[in-house]
Amino acid sequence: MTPIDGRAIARTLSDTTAAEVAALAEIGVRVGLAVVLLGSNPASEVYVARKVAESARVGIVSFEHRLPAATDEAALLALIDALNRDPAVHGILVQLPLPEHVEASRVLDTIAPGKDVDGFHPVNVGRLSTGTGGLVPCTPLGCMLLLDSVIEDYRGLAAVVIGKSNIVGKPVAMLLLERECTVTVTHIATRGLSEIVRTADIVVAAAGAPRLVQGDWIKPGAVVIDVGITRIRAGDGRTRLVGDVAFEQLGHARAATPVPGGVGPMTIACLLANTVRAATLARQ
Ligand SMILES: Nc1nc2c(c(=O)[nH]1)N[C@@H](CN(C=O)c1ccc(C(=O)N[C@@H](CCC(=O)O)C(=O)O)cc1)CN2
Repeated sequence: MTPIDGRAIARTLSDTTAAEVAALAEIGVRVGLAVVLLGSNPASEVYVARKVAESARVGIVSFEHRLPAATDEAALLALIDALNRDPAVHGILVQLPLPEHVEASRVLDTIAPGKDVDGFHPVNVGRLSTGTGGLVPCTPLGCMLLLDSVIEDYRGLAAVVIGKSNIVGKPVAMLLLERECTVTVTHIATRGLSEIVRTADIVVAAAGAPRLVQGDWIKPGAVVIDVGITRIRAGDGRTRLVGDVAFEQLGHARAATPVPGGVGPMTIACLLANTVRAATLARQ
């Protein structure tokens, strides 16, 4: 089995993004990304800090908006409205999850579709499902770039997606369908899940269920993408990250992503690539 190195592929993508940012700067466009964080969820703090640091590394200007957890929805919507109208901002990202008193769908629906670098706005969701362009959510886009590193011809391959979230499961299913895979979307309540997964040439596990997928669920020669990232407490009292797949049992697979170091790093690299794409589309 070949491990798919998400860190290396993300680095290559970010290098390409940096070159595109530099080319836009040559013609007077300074690519800008607004990053909005409500509250102090420790994981969100880490991801936002990495998004800001990676933006700087590729030359994207970031505008950080850190708001108290108690910020009311109206104030957040007013900020997004201002960012929608700000010509220096090409992409807007609202870090999820949001505190419970804020209706996430209302917030995401307020972001201008052309600046929606997370690809969560209904217009971009609709464009993805009709194959008519738009900005594609970062983690699903990252999954496809990882698959592209090992698969040339997708036509007719059986793909099984585990997980039906709006952020990963549904969009990745659309992207696989676009490549003419035969796609089955399953989830934690699917009956006979292991038998269905055993039919797959491509498995995308995005259920958020640590080590759900065992080695004997995987057909020999299949490619496995593990989107799950759960922090668990190990026997020694320390914490570690585990995926949805028992990676060490995948000797008979063709290729698979580890956790950490697989899909995760692609999410931020794709965010930066989407921001450049938004800046480019805004000029057309
Ligand atoms: N607005 C958004 N919110 C959230 C998204 C998103 O795409 N848009 N995704 C996740 C969190 N996320 C980015 O925001 C993210 C998750 C994981 C990683 C990553 O690189 N993981 C590493 C391990 C990192 C660690 O050590 O903790 C890996 O898998 O190797 C990057 C970004 C939810 N919110």
